[in-house]
Amino acid sequence: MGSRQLKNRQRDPPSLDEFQARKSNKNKKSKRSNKESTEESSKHKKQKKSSHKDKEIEEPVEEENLPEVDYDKLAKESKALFDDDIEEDLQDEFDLEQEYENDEDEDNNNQIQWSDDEEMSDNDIEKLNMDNIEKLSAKLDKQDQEIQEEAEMELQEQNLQEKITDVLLNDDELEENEDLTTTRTRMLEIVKILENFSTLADPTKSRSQYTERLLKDIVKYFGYTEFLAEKLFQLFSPTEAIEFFEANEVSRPVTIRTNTLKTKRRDLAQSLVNKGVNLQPIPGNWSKTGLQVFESGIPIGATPEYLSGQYILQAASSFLPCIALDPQEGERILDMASAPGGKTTYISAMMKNTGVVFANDFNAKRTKSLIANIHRLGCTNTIVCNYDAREFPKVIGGFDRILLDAPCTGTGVIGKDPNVKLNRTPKDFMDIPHLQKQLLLSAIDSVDCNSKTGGVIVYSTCSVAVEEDEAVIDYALRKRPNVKLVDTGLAIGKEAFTSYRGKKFHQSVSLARRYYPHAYNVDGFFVAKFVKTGPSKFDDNKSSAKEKEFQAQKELEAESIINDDFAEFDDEEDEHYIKKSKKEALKKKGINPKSGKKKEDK
Ligand SMILES: C[S@@+](CC[C@H](N)C(=O)[O-])C[C@H]1O[C@@H](n2cnc3c(N)ncnc32)[C@H](O)[C@@H]1O
Repeated sequence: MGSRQLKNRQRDPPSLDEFQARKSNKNKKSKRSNKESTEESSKHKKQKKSSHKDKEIEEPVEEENLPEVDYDKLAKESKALFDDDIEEDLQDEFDLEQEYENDEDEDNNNQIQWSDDEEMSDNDIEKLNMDNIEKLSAKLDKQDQEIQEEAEMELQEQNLQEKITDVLLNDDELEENEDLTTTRTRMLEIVKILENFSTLADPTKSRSQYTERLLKDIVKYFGYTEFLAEKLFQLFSPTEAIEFFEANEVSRPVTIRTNTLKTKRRDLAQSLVNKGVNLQPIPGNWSKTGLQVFESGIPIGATPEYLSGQYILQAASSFLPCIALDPQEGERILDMASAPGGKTTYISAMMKNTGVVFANDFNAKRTKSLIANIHRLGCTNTIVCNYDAREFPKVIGGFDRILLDAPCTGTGVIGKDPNVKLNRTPKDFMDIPHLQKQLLLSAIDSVDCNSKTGGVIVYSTCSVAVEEDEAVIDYALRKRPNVKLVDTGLAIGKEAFTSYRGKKFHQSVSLARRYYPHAYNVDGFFVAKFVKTGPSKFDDNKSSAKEKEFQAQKELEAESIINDDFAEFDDEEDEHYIKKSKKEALKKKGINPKSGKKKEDK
């Protein structure tokens, strides 16, 4: 209860009584009965005035020596003391006094309502003087505020509870054409709940119910297929997943790589700055050649420096596999899937145009831009070839180092190519890893394990899907025990997964590195580095790409897609599936799983 109510309760302050008593005496003394009505009117007005106004009139008057009073004049003067507003205020106050008179009993009964900790009788109230009114008023205001705050908190809790149940609306319960802000608010609300499930979740709802609603909202808000939204969501905590999806809505910064075959980074930066380009070294100090461009008044792909090959437009993430490959001068290197040549030209520059780089790509059209870049950047140690890379090592083997920057689904570069959100199908995530595995085995088989300087294979993708990353390198470790994973030597990056959704990978898979747009402001990327420790019978593999594909299909049938494609299953439940799929594979081949013999043998 506020001070306004308290003032209303304060009836007949002593000063007013006194004033009225004096005024009444004066009336008798004045014998001016014809002025009675004016007197009454004046009295009425004075009564309406608040106590401090009463005092104003009253103070100079000494009862003993009261002068004759002209009540008409007094009435006029006292009226003049109050402007219209004050009159109105007084009227309000008067009305409230009336209200108070009427409510007196009720209010007395309800006293406890406005003073919880301290009951106050009417007498107590009467004793209140002008000084303690303020104090009490402040105290009551404070209580009032506390009550309001409490009520507000209750309301908030209630709202939160409502929100918590609200967030689990079914599609048909959602408002038609719900705006994206509402969807986003709900997404963030669910993320909060999922991150703090035991305290925030509706106890009658399961985690999967919340996740299901969140995924539907992600699909709607960010525009992914349900399939891809779920696949990407599973990689992260709910909070990080939203950060990842958000980061994919934004382009990565424009970056260029200095071609050290032609210039130095500092010189290039100076000449571009002179042309009005705003730039700085790529943040993080992990690249000695990269520059990040903030703004440019000129087209950055058409400057004299660009045309003369002093730099190439290249995503920062694309530097990483070359740094991990660490090519040495004089080596023989294969870039298995190289078009349009961003990495080939970097490798060439790192080798200072010595040795030889075989720049291969299966797509003949793409080799045109590869050749153009090689020419523009002045790479003279490069040979372009156009094979299905699975043809290696039949075509040529014994390389010191091989880079396999594999064809992939592109889930790391959605910021650049939003089509990925809708175009990628579950089949892509089976077919592409299948190709990646074969390419990686070919790369391993084409490296010279006795290379004095190398014996290195770097595998990279611009995808964050585990099927294309950890599952592929784990497969290679199982198929080629003559390689091992080593540290990439990269200053940034997150450890790759050693287990994922119940599947276990080799412990050394953790040496590979993952990159995310939300974590490093670079494209989503994956880099793994192998060293070949010994020869294998496959090094002399003279099989063509087709023969290898045929062989791979046969192996898939025999081992079953599940077991072979996605790491090893290692618990009892999985064992059951392994046995079952092996039996099916044997049956397909006409072998009785129980006898281990072919049917026609019987
Ligand atoms: C990720 S891109 C390579 C980008 C390149 N490394 C660069 O930095 O500019 C993958 C390349 O693999 C090529 N490719 C796809 N299948 C291939 C195969 N079987 N053998 C060789 N190259 C293949 C594609 O044509 C594509 O140019």
